[in-house]
Amino acid sequence: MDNELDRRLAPLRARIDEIDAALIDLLNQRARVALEVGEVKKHFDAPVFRPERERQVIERLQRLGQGPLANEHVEAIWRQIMSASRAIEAPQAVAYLGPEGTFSEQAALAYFGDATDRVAAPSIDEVFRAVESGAVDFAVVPVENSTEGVVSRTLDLLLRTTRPITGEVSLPIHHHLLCRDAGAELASVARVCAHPQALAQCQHWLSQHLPNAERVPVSSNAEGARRAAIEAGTAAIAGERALQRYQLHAAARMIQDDPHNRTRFYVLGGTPPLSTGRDQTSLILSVRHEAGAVHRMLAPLARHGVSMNRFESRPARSGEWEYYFYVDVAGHANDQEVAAALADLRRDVLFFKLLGSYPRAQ
Ligand SMILES: O=C(O)C(=O)C[C@]1(C(=O)O)C=C[C@@H](O)C=C1
Repeated sequence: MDNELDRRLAPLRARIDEIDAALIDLLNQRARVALEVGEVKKHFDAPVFRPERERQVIERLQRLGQGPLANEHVEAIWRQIMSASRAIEAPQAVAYLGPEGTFSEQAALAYFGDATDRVAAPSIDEVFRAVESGAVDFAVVPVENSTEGVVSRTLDLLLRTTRPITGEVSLPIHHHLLCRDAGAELASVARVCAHPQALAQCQHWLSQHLPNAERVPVSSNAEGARRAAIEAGTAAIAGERALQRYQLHAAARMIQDDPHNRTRFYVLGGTPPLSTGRDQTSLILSVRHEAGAVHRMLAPLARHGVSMNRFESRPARSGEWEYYFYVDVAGHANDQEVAAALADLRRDVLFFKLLGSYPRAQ
């Protein structure tokens, strides 16, 4: 049987080897061009990372592709290829909310690929500080989860940051129940360690399948995974990245109550990207606390036909009932109608901050 299998596989593998040889040659040709691009950019002091160009490259290839590679695989492959190009042009670093194995790290990987240095920071404040101080080139911060709502610390820090939002990542959040031993029975799980948000996102599953296990909130899912790796009877709730990092085994997969659970992240730092035709612009606004003010605040958007993708309010903490409004609109600040709407908005509101325009997450 094995001989027959080998006999059938051998010629197919020979073809794959041949194609790989051609690919490595082409990839190195591409990398040599990236080196030249790097030289030109250095001469003009131009940014290495150009997300709008990367979007163009990926979308063109998705149009050219005839399958069976799915669009998301084309994207993942070229994300890595261009990540390597960037590393060849000039090494870059990105800070994320650590420790290693968090969904923030997964988001940083998805956006920048493997070849960007990743720096784990202990808190969202430290992630912002790292990019503000220039210790890293970029930061990835969580903004909102489809089940749990906004990450208020991120919203508060966006108010003060001097760095632009230059990108967005929307990551499906798939939680697994992770244990130290392969084939562990659910009955052997005495406690489940995870970040309170992950415990909340899996509460129905836990009640159904582990009604007697203690639920232990910890500082991050990765911390839960670290404990599960060394403690008998302890399981963690975490994602694929933590599973790999802590060499755990999934006793159950996809245990989040909402199968469509996603978290959105912003990428901060770098140079504001140019318009791609599928962009989003993020703003913070504030108006006088009086009847009809919010309605009037948004009128310029309607007047110029700009649609709103998101609207969030946060207390201004001034002691009075004043609010900051976090607004995402469709389009780039340089697009004609958005530019006109922003000019009107800026004139009418008490406070206006343009956080950035960037390609929308796929
Ligand atoms: O076109 C550029 O500006 C490049 O640097 C090349 C390249 C690529 O590999 O295609 C690499 C990095 C940029 O973010 C965009 C594209």
